[in-house]
Amino acid sequence: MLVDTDAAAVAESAGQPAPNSSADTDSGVVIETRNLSKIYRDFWGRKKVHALKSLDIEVRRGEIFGLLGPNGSGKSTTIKLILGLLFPTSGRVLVFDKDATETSKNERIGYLPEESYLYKFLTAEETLDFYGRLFNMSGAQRKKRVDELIKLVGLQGAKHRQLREYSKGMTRRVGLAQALINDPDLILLDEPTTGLDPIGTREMKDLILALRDQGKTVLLCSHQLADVQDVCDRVAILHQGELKELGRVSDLLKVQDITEVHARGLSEAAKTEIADVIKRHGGTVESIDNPTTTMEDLFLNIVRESENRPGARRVTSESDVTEEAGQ
Ligand SMILES: Nc1ncnc2c1ncn2[C@@H]1O[C@H](COP(=O)(O)OP(=O)(O)OP(=O)(O)O)[C@@H](O)[C@H]1O
Repeated sequence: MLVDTDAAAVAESAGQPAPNSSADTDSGVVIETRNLSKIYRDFWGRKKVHALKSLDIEVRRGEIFGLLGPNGSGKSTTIKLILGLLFPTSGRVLVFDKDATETSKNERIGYLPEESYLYKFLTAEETLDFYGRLFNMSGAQRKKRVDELIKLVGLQGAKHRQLREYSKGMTRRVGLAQALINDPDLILLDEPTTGLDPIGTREMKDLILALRDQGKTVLLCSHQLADVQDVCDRVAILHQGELKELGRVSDLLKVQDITEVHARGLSEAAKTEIADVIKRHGGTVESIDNPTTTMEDLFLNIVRESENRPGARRVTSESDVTEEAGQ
């Protein structure tokens, strides 16, 4: 998958004006919910579910914002309110300083829903061409944009196959390409990494980060907390329709009373000395150990290595690790 960082060129081919920060709100706030509540009612108008309760959040231009919460906590309801697909019971949603119910603002929004609504009998190329038509793009603009997006999501080899033959991961990629067809300033992604293998997940995350580098604003919902931690600048955590936490990921995850020091090339004697210094200053040594990598990095390194050097790979046995640790 290639990540295209030339936002102006992409915008031009999408038939949109090049991204221009001055076109956004002066405050830099792209989405604002004010005291937002949603009550679903049944056919008789009786109150059924209080899905969202007085939600106040701001999503700022150029950030990746994560909306988290267990099933039924109100994430999809929030996205639908942002898109203007639902009306609030009380409170407001402003998007680009306009009321979310003003549908004209949706021209600047790309949306990847949790479930794919793509036509199974169209190819990837035909699908993207179809969505380009909905945005009134000319034939030449559509051709250029479709080629770019297919390359961007890494589907060049499968662009002539019908979507019914696609794997879950490939369908997710077409979904993302479709969400980007109009070169949107704001991208809403509902479970973007669902169904993707670790390589596809890494590529999706790199793509989301590249969108931010282009100055786009991304709001994503996900239950994949490791992915959220990797890409999001700020998160809001909902529970039963209420905002329970809001802040920068780096701040929220910081463990305040533990000090971390990373050093390379220390001898055993030096480590003992450091432990002594910590004790002398009244601290407690929790651990002096080698840091671990992530399962994602381990997996990706092994797959890349085996792509570069096909054939049998010597498996690191548990006894090797024990030996190295001197046990
Ligand atoms: N159309 C509807 N009519 C009635 N209740 C609804 C409707 N849509 C959602 N709800 C209820 O509103 C609450 C919030 O649902 P919502 O889909 O926003 O949650 P979510 O956080 O997106 O969940 P998930 O993680 O499962 O996608 C749930 O209790 C759900 O049952």
